[in-house]
Amino acid sequence: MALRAYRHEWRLPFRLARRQLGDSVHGPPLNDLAGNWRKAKEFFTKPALSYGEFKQQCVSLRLFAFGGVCGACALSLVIFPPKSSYWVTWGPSYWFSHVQRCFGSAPPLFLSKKLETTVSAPKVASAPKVEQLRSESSAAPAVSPKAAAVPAKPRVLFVLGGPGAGKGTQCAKICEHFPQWQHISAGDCLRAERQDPNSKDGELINTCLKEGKIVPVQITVRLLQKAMVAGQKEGKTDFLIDGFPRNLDNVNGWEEVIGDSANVMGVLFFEAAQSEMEKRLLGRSETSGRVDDNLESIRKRFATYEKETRPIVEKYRDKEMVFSVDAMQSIESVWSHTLAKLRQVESIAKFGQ
Ligand SMILES: Nc1ncnc2c1ncn2[C@@H]1O[C@H](COP(=O)(O)OP(=O)(O)OP(=O)(O)O)[C@@H](O)[C@H]1O
Ligand SMILES: Nc1ccn([C@H]2C[C@H](O)[C@@H](COP(=O)(O)O)O2)c(=O)n1
Repeated sequence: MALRAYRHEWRLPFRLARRQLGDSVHGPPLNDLAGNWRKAKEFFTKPALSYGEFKQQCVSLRLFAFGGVCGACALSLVIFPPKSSYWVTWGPSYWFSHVQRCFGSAPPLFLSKKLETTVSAPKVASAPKVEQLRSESSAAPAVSPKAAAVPAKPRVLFVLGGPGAGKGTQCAKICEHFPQWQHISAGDCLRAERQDPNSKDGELINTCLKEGKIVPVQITVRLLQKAMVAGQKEGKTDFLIDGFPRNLDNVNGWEEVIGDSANVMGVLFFEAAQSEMEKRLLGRSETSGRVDDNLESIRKRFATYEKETRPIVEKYRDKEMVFSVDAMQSIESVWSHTLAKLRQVESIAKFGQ
């Protein structure tokens, strides 16, 4: 007896739902879709003769209206996915690759062996601004048929964060693991240029470095352009532009000189507390030989960073282009966060921003 009562317990929700219709209504139960569909159609085709009948038509119609609205919302999320990086990482299209990864059969997100000559010279040359990029180089690389499959535009990820946040350290790890990436540090380019006795900009760069000030973009962007061209000749397709853009002048200079000839995928942003960054830089000063790794210059660099660079990060954040990494942890832990963010960048690039 008790068992029989228990067996019927699952019907309780349906009984409760039906009670709301009032005892006078004897329509199809909620799980009778065909019956409800008939009643829902009657809403449009048959005038109700009683309040009870009208209520039943509404209830049946509501069932399909609810299903339709939910289905349309789900479909629109698939057809027009939100651009948010959270959606890309946690949305249903990513569930499949999560599961695939568990079985080790997912295709690698990044290339795992060294690229051969992969620059598509004809495509690169056809874009006017890339022509500018190429004009910096003397000899064009030989083009193999395979090269035609590679996207013409170099992909760029700006890398920002306070002085000593660990940008260079993590960029080096990315390049170590993924051979299509090249690390180009704006600061390194400027330091190398300063050493060149033939450079007319050496003195100006030197003063800016010591004072923690930002060098005029005309100088910096030319050096970045030159480094990218050299990287392309070696088959690099993806560039980590470290320490750039540092201010509005940098942003505008990039737009003018590089503009559409490169695909900027976002900003990889390393976040750390000033006290930690100061400690790291003072540690680095023992071996780096950098003129700006001393307490006075470090503090000036922090001030410049807060005043000029942070607002730039916020600008990119407003455009949902910032991939933040908590840089306060150990190098290895920061690396695992960096990898996760790179995957997001890659997914967003794949599904189109
Ligand atoms: N997560 C970390 N934990 C502890 N030390 C770190 C970490 N990451 C980097 N470092 C050390 O901190 C110092 C600064 O790192 P790095 O040169 O990568 O910083 P950066 O952001 O590129 O600095 P800058 O902007 O001045 O070029 C280095 O000595 C590096 O070994
Ligand atoms: N876009 C840039 C990048 C760097 N500099 C100058 C000023 C910085 O203090 C210095 C060192 O840079 P880091 O190696 O710490 O990234 O280089 C600049 O003027 N403009």
